[in-house]
Amino acid sequence: MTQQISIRRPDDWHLHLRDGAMLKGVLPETARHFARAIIMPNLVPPVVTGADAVAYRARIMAALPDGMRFEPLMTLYLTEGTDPQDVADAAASGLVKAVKLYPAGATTNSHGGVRNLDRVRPVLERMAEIGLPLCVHGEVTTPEVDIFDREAVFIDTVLDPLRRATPGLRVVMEHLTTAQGVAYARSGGPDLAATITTHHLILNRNHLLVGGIKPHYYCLPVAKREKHRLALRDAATSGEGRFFLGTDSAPHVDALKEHACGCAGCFTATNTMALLAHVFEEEGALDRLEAFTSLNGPAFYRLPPNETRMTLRKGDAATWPDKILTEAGPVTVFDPGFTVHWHVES
Ligand SMILES: NC(=O)N[C@@H](CC(=O)O)C(=O)O
Ligand SMILES: [Zn+2]
Ligand SMILES: [Zn+2]
Repeated sequence: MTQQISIRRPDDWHLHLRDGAMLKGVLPETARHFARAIIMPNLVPPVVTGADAVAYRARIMAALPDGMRFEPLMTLYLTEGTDPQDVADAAASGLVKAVKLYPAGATTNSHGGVRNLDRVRPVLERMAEIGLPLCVHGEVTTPEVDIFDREAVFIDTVLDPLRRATPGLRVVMEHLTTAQGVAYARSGGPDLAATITTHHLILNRNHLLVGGIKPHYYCLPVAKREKHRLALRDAATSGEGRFFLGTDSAPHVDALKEHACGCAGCFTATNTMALLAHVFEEEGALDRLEAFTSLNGPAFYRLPPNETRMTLRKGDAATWPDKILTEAGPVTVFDPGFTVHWHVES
């Protein structure tokens, strides 16, 4: 029996494209399937000002192969020196769609992030006024807090107080990894949403650690217990508008993943849509895939959904390259560890 579904073309609401040779190598992997993506600003140096975002957007468009269409939705990296007026101007021009909060030291290239939230209060208040979303990497960095508890502790000690102190601030909890994150997202009103990655619907911490450490499954926030993976599956396939896809596809060259101190990030741009069709079919929720990948995100970001469509077809075992060979070096494509039968029709 052939099975196929047609959905509006998807968007990726959390994506790392990097810069230079890496950007050139990975951009087609996203642009092949996704119409738009929220582009994370954690470059070295980070994308902090509106002018930085203008220049980065131009580099992305210059790296796009002829004949491919893709719209980068730019973000600014929040620092304790961010100027509220610069943020407001960048949003008013239509260029910038969100500001990203990295607690200092929480993840890749976050050392320039925020240490003291009081220092960014004027920016957050301005964002609440103009309705510009704050995308949050939700982990505390306190050394005493166990890495598997960092998201849950962040919600209680940072995110909830922050939201109470800034009424009207629109927040996206990025890359949820816990049942506590799912519950907190559900407790909010229309100003609270959350992205969920493809890999966190597939991995628990056993996949990362049992039978030998799997560096290509190491990402932040780190994969949690099975019960959390199941809570994420329930949320993603629920159809609830507050949950949408942010792949957090985060390329690092193999030499830095397969390393004594390996970088965090899973590269899923290439096969995300096939993997999601597999996951949603397993959950009996293929009819809700479109909400997760193509409808809920634009609704939260107050953008129209895409008019063009994508067909996914079930057939022979799907294949994809093991690695994307960029001029910066090879990048391993996420291997789910099971056979997938879904294909994106070209
Ligand atoms: N998710 C990751 O493991 N890594 C991301 C950063 C991030 O999204 O936290 C990266 O930029 O490499
Ligand atoms: Zn993050
Ligand atoms: Zn990310």
